[in-house]
Amino acid sequence: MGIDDILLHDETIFRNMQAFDPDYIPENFKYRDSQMEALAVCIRPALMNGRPINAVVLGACATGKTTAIKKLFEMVENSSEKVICSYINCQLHTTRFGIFSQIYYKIFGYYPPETGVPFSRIYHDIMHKLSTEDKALIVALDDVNHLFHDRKANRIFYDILRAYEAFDNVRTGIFAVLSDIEFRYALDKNVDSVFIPQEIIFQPYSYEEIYDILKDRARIGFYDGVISDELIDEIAILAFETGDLRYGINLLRVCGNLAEAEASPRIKKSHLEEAIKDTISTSFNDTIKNLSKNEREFLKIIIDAGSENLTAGQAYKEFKRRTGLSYSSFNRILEKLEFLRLIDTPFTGKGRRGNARLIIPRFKKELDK
Ligand SMILES: Nc1ncnc2c1ncn2[C@@H]1O[C@H](COP(=O)(O)OP(=O)(O)OP(=O)(O)O)[C@@H](O)[C@H]1O
Repeated sequence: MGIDDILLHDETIFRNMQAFDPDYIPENFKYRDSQMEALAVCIRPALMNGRPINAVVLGACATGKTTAIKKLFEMVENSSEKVICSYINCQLHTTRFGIFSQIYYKIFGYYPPETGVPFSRIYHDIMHKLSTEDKALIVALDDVNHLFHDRKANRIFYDILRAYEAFDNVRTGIFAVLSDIEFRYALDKNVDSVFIPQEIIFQPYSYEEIYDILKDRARIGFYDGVISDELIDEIAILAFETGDLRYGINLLRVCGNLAEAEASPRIKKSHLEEAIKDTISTSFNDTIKNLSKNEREFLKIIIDAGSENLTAGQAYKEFKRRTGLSYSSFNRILEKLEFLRLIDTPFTGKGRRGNARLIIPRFKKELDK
């Protein structure tokens, strides 16, 4: 089959390609009723002229936290004008200005100018509007751990939650979303008593739940008969073993693309085998290939540590010995590798000021030997 055929072949096995997109919101959202109810309980007072209840939303990656919040926010906004719900991804918006710009956009429908207007003006406009129109504000800060550097989180939490001191009747709340239990302790250290939250836990899905969710997604995304239950079962096992439902959804999409590129009306076992190779290794290898010499040296230090997990302090000592570089270079690399999801750096709660961090690889150490 030539390239023309691949590009122009107009038969498709996808009923709805978007069903596999990362931001797709499934209509059928099962197994999260109790968490949705707990979130609704937190929002309820705001609908009745009270203050919303603050919450920490805690659960591993791909356990449905973002989806639950987005669905609930949509329901609230469809049923009441009294509450403004602002969802913010703190991996993308990491500054005080960036976060309040998002809130501003939600309230006014356009962004504040990026220069020439002081932060206090933007803040005032937001709170003044809420106060005069008697609307409550709930801000969901997803992946809030990205605000933990320089005590930024405390400042932002304070700005949002203490607004009522300067503006009459302003009623505000925060849903802080975290995907790692380690960050739960870090949150307390980073945000003082201004934030006393309810905890809402999203437990990992069982194998059966993952299978059911993937089967449902395949039904929406593919035409009938394109993928067999046996293949969905294999994908569900892989997703369950890695603890990552998102990996399972990705595999469905990649398998579909491979089958389609071959003009095969069905997904075969060979497509899944190829998809598994592609989905893990190409992304990993590409990332590694693009790292600088010093960034690779950093990863080698982690690999050389064998089964022991390093603290950031130990890693820095070794990094300095090998490269002669400063702590700030070390720290920049650490942040970059974390951003690329090659490492996790949970706080241990130990060390001076309780902010010692561990460096935990997210890749298998043998992989790179
Ligand atoms: N109960 C469910 N039913 C259907 N799809 C689900 C369910 N839970 C999660 N998903 C799907 O899994 C993917 C990840 O979900 P989501 O982004 O809500 O998880 P998360 O907990 O916010 O993850 P992260 O912490 O990595 O941001 C999405 O594609 C979502 O549609």
